[in-house]
Amino acid sequence: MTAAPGARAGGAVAALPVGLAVDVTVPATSANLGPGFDAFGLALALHDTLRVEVVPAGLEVLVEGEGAGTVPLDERHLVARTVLAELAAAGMPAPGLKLLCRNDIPHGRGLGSSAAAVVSAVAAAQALLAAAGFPQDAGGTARDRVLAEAARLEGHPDNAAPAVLGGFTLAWCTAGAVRAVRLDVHPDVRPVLLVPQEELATSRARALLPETIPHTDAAFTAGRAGLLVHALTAAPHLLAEATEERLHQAQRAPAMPATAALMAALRERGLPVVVSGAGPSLLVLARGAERAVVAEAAAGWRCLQLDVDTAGVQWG
Ligand SMILES: Nc1ncnc2c1ncn2[C@@H]1O[C@H](COP(=O)(O)OP(=O)(O)OP(=O)(O)O)[C@@H](O)[C@H]1O
Ligand SMILES: N[C@@H](CCO)C(=O)O
Repeated sequence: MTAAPGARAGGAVAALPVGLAVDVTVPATSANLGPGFDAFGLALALHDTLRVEVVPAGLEVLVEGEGAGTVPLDERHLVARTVLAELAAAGMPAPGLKLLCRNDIPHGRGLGSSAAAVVSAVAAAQALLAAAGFPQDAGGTARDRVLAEAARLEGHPDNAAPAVLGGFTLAWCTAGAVRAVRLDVHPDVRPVLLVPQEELATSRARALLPETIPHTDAAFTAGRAGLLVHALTAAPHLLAEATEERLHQAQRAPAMPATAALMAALRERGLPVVVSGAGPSLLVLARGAERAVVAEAAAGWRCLQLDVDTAGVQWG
C-alpha cells in the first residue's frame, strides 16, 4: 500500500488523496466440489492481481491476460464498478481512479473469476478507505468484512469464501449473515484443472437446475458432503466416492457435453473428478501419480496442475 502525502493515519480526510494506491492478489476458486453445492469451495494457486491508484480525475482501466479485449474498460468493468460502488457507499468517492488488472483466471469457465474480481475490488476499496483514515465497522476483521460484502454482491458465498480465506471452505448464511470455516486440505491431494476453450455463463448453468429434487437424491448428496469433508482433510483414498452427488452435474450436462463425456471417462478410471463451479471446467482431486493419468486421459484439454492456495486474498 502506498500512502500519499496528506493521508493521516487514524484521522478521516475529506476525499481519497491523489497518489494513494493498493495492490491486491486473489486466487481462483472451484465451488461445489461435487456434493457441496453452493457451500463448499477450494482456493487454487492461480491468481489475478489488481493495482488501484487514486488519480486527479477520470477512470482508466488496463487489462492484461484473461479478459483483455473482451471485458469493457469503463464503469461497466466488474472490478471498476465494484470499487466505485464501495467508495460511493462509504461517502468517499475518489477524484479519479486508475486500475491495472493482470488476470490469470480464465473467465466463464467455473473458476470463480467473477468472485475473484468482486473480492479484489472490495478488498481494494476497503484498504483505500482504511489508509485514508475512514472509520471501519466495529466487529470482525478486515477479512470478515471483505467476505461479508463480496458474498452479498455475488449472491452466494461458495466462491467468495475460499477467495477470501484460502484453503477448503464451508460457507453458509444464517440470519442474513455469511459465515465460513476454513479447513486444511490433506497434503496428498494434488488438484488438476481441465479447462476447455468454450465458456458457459453461470446464469445459464443455474437455469438448468430443477426446482425440486427427490428426497432420496438429497439424502444421498448430504451423506457424500459429510464424507467429503473427511476425505479432503484426512482420508484422500475416499475422494472418488465422496465426490459423488445427485443435485446438479447430471442436470447441467446438456449444456457441456464434452465436459460430461470426459468426466465419465475419468470416473471410469476411478478418479475423483467434479465439475468446477458451474462448469465447464473439471477439477480432479488427484493424488500423486494420478496427475499423470489425468493428463494422458484428457489429451487436448488445457491441463493445469495447481497447488491449493492457502492464503486467500492479499492486499497491501
Ligand atoms: N477479472 C474480471 N474483470 C472483469 N470482468 C470479469 C472478471 N472476471 C469475470 N468477469 C465478468 O464475469 C463473467 C464471468 O462470470 P461467471 O460467473 O459467468 O463465470 P465465472 O465466475 O468464471 O465462473 P463460476 O462462478 O462458475 O466459478 C465474465 O464474462 C466477465 O463479464
Ligand atoms: N455454486 C454455484 C457456483 C458458481 O458460481 C453454481 O454451481 O451455480
